[in-house]
Amino acid sequence: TACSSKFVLSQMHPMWQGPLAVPGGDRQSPIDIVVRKSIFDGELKPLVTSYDPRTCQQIWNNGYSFLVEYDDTTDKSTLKGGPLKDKFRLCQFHFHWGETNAWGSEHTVDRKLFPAELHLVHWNADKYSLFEEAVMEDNGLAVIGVFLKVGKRHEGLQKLVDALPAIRHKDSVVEFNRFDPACLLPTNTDNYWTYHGSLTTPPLTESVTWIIMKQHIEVSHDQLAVFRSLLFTSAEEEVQKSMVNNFRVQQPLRGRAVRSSFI
Ligand SMILES: NS(=O)(=O)c1c(F)c(F)c(-n2cc(CC3CCCCC3)nn2)c(F)c1F
Ligand SMILES: [Zn+2]
Repeated sequence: TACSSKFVLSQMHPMWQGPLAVPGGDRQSPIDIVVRKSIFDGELKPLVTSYDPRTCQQIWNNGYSFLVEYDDTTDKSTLKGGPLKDKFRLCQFHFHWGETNAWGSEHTVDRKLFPAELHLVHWNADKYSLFEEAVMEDNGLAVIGVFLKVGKRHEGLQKLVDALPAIRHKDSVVEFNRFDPACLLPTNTDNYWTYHGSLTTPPLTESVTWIIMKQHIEVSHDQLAVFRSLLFTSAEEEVQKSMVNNFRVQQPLRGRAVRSSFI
């Protein structure tokens, strides 16, 4: 056909008002990880994270999720190793969750749904000079995904939970410092799956090396309930909509390989 890149009508979650047709579209996220089809790759190294809590700047409600943003103008908070060849800088982390504990994660493992999923977003500082630039490039981003399960209270998460009432509405921001995102990683970060995909929110660009942790973390029912007290809507809007089910529908694998760092 005349057009140079395939366009595919990706079935969008009603809330993502982003572009319906995504250029290319053969490496979209999220996906279901079929464990028995994942391929062990002995070349995959352990992840090396080095986060400086002092680079934590603010927490804000962007109308899709709440983002904890880090100062990414230096190499103070970085990710390397794993499947990555370059050094990536942490720019933000955020979560996706459901209206009940029965669902909420974006990725699934053999179709198993988790109540929520944490994403730590990093960009390739060896190749690009800004996050906004890296978002558009095929090896621009690396996102660590961690599944959340309901169980015992997560002490490290509580500081974050306590800040949420101050950012109930869309576009609200509060200063937030000295938060170490390493406390949200599972004890074992050597076991993960990795595949090439996309952002799961607009602009949905196919620039992400996904690193999905096999081991989940536990948070309490009450901590997760506070996530659901956030709103999609800004203070001015008449009808307030609670921020729940902020996950994208799963996308076709299109022949991609999912590699595992463990047998
Ligand atoms: N679920 S995900 O795939 O881990 C995920 C991500 F990887 C992201 F990068 C973002 N993201 C979106 C913007 C706006 C930028 C505004 C300027 C242009 C680029 C996007 N900032 N960070 C995001 F919101 C998200 F949910
Ligand atoms: Zn996300």
